[in-house]
Amino acid sequence: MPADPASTDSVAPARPGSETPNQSPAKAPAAGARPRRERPKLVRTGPKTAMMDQWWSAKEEQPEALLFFRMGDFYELFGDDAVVASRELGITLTKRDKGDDALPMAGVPVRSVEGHLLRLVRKGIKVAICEQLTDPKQTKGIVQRGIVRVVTAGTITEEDALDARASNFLCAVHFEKKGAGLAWVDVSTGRFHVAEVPSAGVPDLIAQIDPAELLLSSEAVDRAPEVATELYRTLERRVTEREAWRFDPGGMERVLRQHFGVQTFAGFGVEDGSAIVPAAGALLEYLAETQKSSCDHIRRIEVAEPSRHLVLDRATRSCLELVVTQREARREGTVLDVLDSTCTPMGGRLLREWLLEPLREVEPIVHRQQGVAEFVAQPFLREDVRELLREVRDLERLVAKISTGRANGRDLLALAQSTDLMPRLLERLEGSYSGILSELAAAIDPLGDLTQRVSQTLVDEPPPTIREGNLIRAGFNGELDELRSIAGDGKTWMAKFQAEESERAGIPGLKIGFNSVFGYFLEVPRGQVDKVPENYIRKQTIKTAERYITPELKEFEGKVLQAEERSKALEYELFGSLRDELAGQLGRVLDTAHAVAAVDALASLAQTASENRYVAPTVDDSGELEIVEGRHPVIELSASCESFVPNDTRLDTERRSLTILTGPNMAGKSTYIRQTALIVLLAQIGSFVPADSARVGVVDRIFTRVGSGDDISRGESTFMVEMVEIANILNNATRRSLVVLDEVGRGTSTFDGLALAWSIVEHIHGKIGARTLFATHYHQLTELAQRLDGVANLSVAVREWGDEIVFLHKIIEGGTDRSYGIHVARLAGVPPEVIGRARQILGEIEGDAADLAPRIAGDAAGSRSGGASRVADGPVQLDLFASQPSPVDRDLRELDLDQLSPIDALLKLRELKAMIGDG
Ligand SMILES: Nc1ncnc2c1ncn2[C@@H]1O[C@H](COP(=O)(O)OP(=O)(O)OP(=O)(O)O)[C@@H](O)[C@H]1O
Repeated sequence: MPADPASTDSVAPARPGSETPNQSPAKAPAAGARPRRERPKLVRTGPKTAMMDQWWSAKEEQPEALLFFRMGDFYELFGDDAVVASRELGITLTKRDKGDDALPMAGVPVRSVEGHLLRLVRKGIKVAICEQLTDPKQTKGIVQRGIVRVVTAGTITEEDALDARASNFLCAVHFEKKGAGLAWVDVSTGRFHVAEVPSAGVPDLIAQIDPAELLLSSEAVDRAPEVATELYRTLERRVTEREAWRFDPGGMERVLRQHFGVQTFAGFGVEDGSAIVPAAGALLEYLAETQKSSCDHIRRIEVAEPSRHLVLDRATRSCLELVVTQREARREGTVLDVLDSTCTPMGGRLLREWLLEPLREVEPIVHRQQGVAEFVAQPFLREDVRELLREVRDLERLVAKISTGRANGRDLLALAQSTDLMPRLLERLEGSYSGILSELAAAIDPLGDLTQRVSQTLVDEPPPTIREGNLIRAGFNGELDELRSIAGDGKTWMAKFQAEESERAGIPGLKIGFNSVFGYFLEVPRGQVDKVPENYIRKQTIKTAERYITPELKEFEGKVLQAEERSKALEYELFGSLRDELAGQLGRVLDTAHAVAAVDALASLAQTASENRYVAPTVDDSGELEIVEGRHPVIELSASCESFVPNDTRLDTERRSLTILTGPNMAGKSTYIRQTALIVLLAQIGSFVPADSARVGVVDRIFTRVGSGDDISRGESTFMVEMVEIANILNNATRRSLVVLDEVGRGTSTFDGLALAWSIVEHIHGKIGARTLFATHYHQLTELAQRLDGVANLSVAVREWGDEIVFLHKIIEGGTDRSYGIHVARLAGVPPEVIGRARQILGEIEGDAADLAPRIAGDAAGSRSGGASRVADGPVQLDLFASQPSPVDRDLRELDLDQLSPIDALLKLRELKAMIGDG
């Protein structure tokens, strides 16, 4: 580590009794608890030195952040910060100084800081970057330092830390009586969205946005207790709590007006006084506070209309494994993984967005689908377009870099190389017949002026730095050419001077060299120093030679160095004005980038459709869902599936709204119901679907409750989670929804589970009317089909060979009257004696349970005639073994009290007590 001018300082900012600010990322409070984080109190302790004064000042500015304090090639952390960093990053903790002043210290090299930042912010830990603001070489005394940026999960822009194919959203929510305002931005691209929704709709929208960081006012828990608590619970460390005044409507309105330079937000489609305004303002304020640089790339407000999108709650997204797998949280094996063959990062991000926000209205769905259809029908057009797109760089993130002043020559060149492709892309799209492709073509700007401006200005291979020259093309600027020629001529002059001096003095080994201490010098080998002319001034002795300067050499050196310095400065200036000029045109680039992303996403859907034999579904407003030979898009491609068995689905709000699917474990029930949900979802993003044909009457929400989601990590019982999700479905599903339920009630006792499942089916059928697939082990539920109109039974075909069963994965009409759990247990290797005993027990209890369904059904029918559709409160026996009378019961029943003497009665009582193990 290079020595800082003050590196000899010894300091000990130990904070006895003080809080440890950095170890307190937002924690999920217990349900109902009011989350609170105290602002850490700092007490300056330890020796006072200039450098530690700087450290303390920076720390006081950002007490909640880990302070990365720049010292040469390292960021150093001190005190508690060092302890936290060492624990979280696994870096070595050392000590600065000894004895009482010993101070924990840890450091990370500047060149590998990105990975460390990402690891910290993902854990909800903020990092403040404190840079050296003056050049240590040119500074007498201590270098100046200051915080240049605060990095959080939602504001990180380091390229290596971000997934190129996913947006990284920072989100803010503001609750008011009338509803909630949300604003979310991807700082790396500048896309800024807002929405206003009823408070209860916030969790679903947040699940859709999936923010890396959420800003919540400290008052949120008072204003919307349930929703805010739910947000703290689900987002945990991603929540950053902010003081309530930072969401003050008046102040935030001013912030917004100032940023967007408008008097009213009506032009953006946001009403003045809307709950959106405080949320959006708070978001911009947070950016200003953390970024400390221009946020000019945020130029537009995009108003999201959740009501125009199909709602997917957190559980549904997770069950359907849309963008991450449930078990390993990976992208491989997800629907997105199958669907995404986009060529640009922007296209990848947009496709992901489409998948998480399917549409709800027929017209825009069909509009998109027509674009996919055109690319499917025209494979050559598709390939030509995709070939061009493969060369297009991430225009959105380049734009953000340019407008925030972070772009270098390579970035500008990447921009120009991408914009250079636009005329050719336009040419390809020119004759498009679908509405959407024609519109997108119209939105693409050829941007020829920008391409030309950059390529005329910059060299073909600019360096990564912008202050060291070699950026600007020769011939672009007369003054620069002149300065360069002086510097270049200087080199020729020196070569000539070296030859002349060597000859004049008769020293063949004379050479010109350069060092940073005294600049250019003449070096004479030790053996020839006696020939050195009188005008040489000796500067340095080294082992093999002596070094000299001459007035003539120094005079020329001045000119050359000056020209070099001046030319570097001029290049920097010219580069800066190019960057500013481009920054003024970035709106055009962004519009084009959005259109290019959409073309890419449509072509990608077409590519997947062609490769995997998808068809265009008919999408309409009917209440029908008819899929012929549907397939699961992911499982059909998985290596473990030898040949996928396609299956039909038929649901219809009027005549067949609910289907009960029974069948053994492992038969393919979950696969079938998920595939149905996915086909609907794909149809509603405008995609083709994996089936021979499909007709999809649009749905407003898809609800799934599939399998026992593993929420143990969140400290809740699986059954509780299941019931919370069921409650959500029963409270929010409508007649237009699609409900997909698997094994509801599995997490509790058999009869509890069966009773709940039965009652849930009745409720969905009688009160909601949503198209529903209900997969279950409780074959007793098949009874419902006989009793309720519009309920049908399906089962998964199984072939039995003696004791063996073969799964055919074929869904057939009709229910099954038995389950195969014991067979599956045998297949799984459960020991034969356990299997044998289980068979015996099953034989004994099956008889007792046989009349269960008619009993529940009978009772339910009775209660229905009374108006309600529910399971009996009364006589249904809830314990599986209770129907077997106990020996005590039996003895008591057989006792004839008339024949019993008092002494016999006492003896019998003793006997009965002994039977129950008492006395
Ligand atoms: N239609 C199909 N064609 C081919 N293989 C299938 C099909 N459906 C399912 N499978 C295979 O069978 C396996 C089990 O399927 P799935 O998990 O859907 O069964 P399940 O009936 O829901 O079982 P459980 O009740 O135990 O959860 C899957 O992993 C898949 O490999």
